[in-house]
Amino acid sequence: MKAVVPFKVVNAKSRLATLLTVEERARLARLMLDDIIGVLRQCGLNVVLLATAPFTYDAEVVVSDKDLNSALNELLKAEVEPVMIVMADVPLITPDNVRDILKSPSDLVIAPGRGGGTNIQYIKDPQRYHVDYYGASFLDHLRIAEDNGLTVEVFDSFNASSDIDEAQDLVELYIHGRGRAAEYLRSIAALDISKGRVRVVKDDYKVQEARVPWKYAATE
Ligand SMILES: Nc1nc2c(ncn2[C@@H]2O[C@H](COP(=O)(O)OP(=O)(O)OP(=O)(O)O)[C@@H](O)[C@H]2O)c(=O)[nH]1
Ligand SMILES: C[C@H](OP(=O)(O)O)C(=O)O
Repeated sequence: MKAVVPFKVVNAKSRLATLLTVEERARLARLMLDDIIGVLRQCGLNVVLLATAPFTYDAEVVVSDKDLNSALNELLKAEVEPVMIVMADVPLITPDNVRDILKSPSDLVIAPGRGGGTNIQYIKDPQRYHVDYYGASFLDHLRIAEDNGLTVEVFDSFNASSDIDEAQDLVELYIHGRGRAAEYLRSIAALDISKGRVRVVKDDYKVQEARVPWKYAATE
């Protein structure tokens, strides 16, 4: 079965520019992609990378300069088998999460992202569905499923809901990440617990630092 992973090749994760340089963002985006693809492959899925520009990667790469929704819907139109769409910024997902999603009897499984977004969709019949990302896409996807008479399971998971859009989201990756993206983040940034909400900061800050116990952070 196919797992489609959309990936913005140039200027990925631009909202992280409040904390990370363009090189750091590119590296983090690439490592999150690697971690996610590794998980999908462990579950036996055939990964298709839907890239915005030519990109060399050890997977099937489809390049489309169309916007995210048009590119994905064009791809879905050509599919008759079930498809999973996984965003490239959900680095905490585990093989167990993916296997649980695959077990669902529903026509559509949606893993919401925080703030109204959609992180993962498992679409049993792509001919009866289309995607509409951006804005409160979770609600839009529920509506599209309802309009098409599809049964829906909302996948309730901390890992699957933790997408990395803004600097504050990096806290989850820093604390809970087990893959290479988390390892990289912990090598370039620190966890500041000095006041209020825990934050990920770069080392030029004066911080009261918290460390992740090595056993919890161990990469798989
Ligand atoms: N194929 C394709 N993928 C996209 C496009 N825009 C974003 N993506 C990917 O879709 C997923 C969700 O997008 P965002 O969370 O907005 O990620 P982003 O565009 O890298 O982040 P920002 O620049 O901060 O908006 C990520 O996996 C992106 O790499 C697009 O126009 N085409
Ligand atoms: C693509 C978009 O991602 P976000 O920027 O909300 O994580 C969405 O989930 O609709």
